[in-house]
Amino acid sequence: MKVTIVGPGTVGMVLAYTLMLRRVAREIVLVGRNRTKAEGEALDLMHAQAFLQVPVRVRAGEIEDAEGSEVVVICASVPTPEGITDRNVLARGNYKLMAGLLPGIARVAPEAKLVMVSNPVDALTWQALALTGFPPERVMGTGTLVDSIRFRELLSEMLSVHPDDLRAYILGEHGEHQFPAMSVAQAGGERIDDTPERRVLCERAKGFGIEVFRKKGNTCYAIGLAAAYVVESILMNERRTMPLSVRIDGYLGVSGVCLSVPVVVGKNGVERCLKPELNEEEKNAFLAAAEAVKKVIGEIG
Ligand SMILES: NC(=O)c1ccc[n+]([C@@H]2O[C@H](COP(=O)([O-])OP(=O)(O)OC[C@H]3O[C@@H](n4cnc5c(N)ncnc54)[C@H](O)[C@@H]3O)[C@@H](O)[C@H]2O)c1
Repeated sequence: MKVTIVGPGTVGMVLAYTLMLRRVAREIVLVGRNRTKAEGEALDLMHAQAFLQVPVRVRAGEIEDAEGSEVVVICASVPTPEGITDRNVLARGNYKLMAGLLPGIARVAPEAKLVMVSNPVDALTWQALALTGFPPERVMGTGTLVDSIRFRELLSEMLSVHPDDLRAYILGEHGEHQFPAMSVAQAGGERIDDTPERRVLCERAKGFGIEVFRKKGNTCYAIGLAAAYVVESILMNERRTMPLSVRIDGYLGVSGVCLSVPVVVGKNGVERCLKPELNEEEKNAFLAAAEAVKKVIGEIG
């Protein structure tokens, strides 16, 4: 099972390390802009092999070395400006980057599942569909998975229930236009009511990405594990349900954009898009997210 990580920066390397420790991939290729640094990262991980029960081959490579990958994860990015408050400032630079990378990946790994992490992830996932020509089930962005995990972590403390047992999704845009689908949130079959206190948690969860970035200069652990969770569900055909950014084809009347909805992830990529019955307020929030992401797509495309 081969995975290529394009952009072995902070997020890409947490992902590589996680895949290695979780014995998910047998081969990991790191494709970076700086070949020497990618070689250093690969060597460092190879030196840890004696501690693993199942060795993993890690090496640096070029786009051509993505050949035969079951999954390609895109973490490459232009540098994030200090004091960033809006991920969309990366849109133009990262679109240019993707236009240089993705057609080559599609050529050498035409059967791969593509997982987009780079921001703004919804607009770039949409562009990735066009740049690769891959079918929509093989192109997905991590979207609001990380926001949902952050929300569940806060909710878990409030409800004293393990976060993995909370069926609570943040949907829409990975950014300002995300919203909690509280009308369908539940734990153990019991509804999690929408209360002002829980709304405060949603707002905190929404701001966490920027807050962590402001405090330490990057975010890497939660998103690295989130990306590994997606890759693992594909490689192991786990068919886990998670909110990911995918092409929306008519859900709530929306098309022509990628946004996060709950999807089932397995060996073919997105096996199924689920269609939760949202209330009016949530529907409107989804429509607003669609408009916001379409605007970004229009500006860069
Ligand atoms: N979707 C999410 O939830 C989420 C969360 C955190 C970060 N991100 C995004 O992930 C991206 C990476 O974040 P990071 O903190 O790892 O940044 P980083 O700057 O540490 O890493 C980016 C890497 O991309 C590499 N790169 C640049 N051009 C390249 C090219 N042409 N080919 C190959 N590699 C290239 C850089 O050399 C660098 O190693 C950013 O866009 C960030 O905003 C997304």
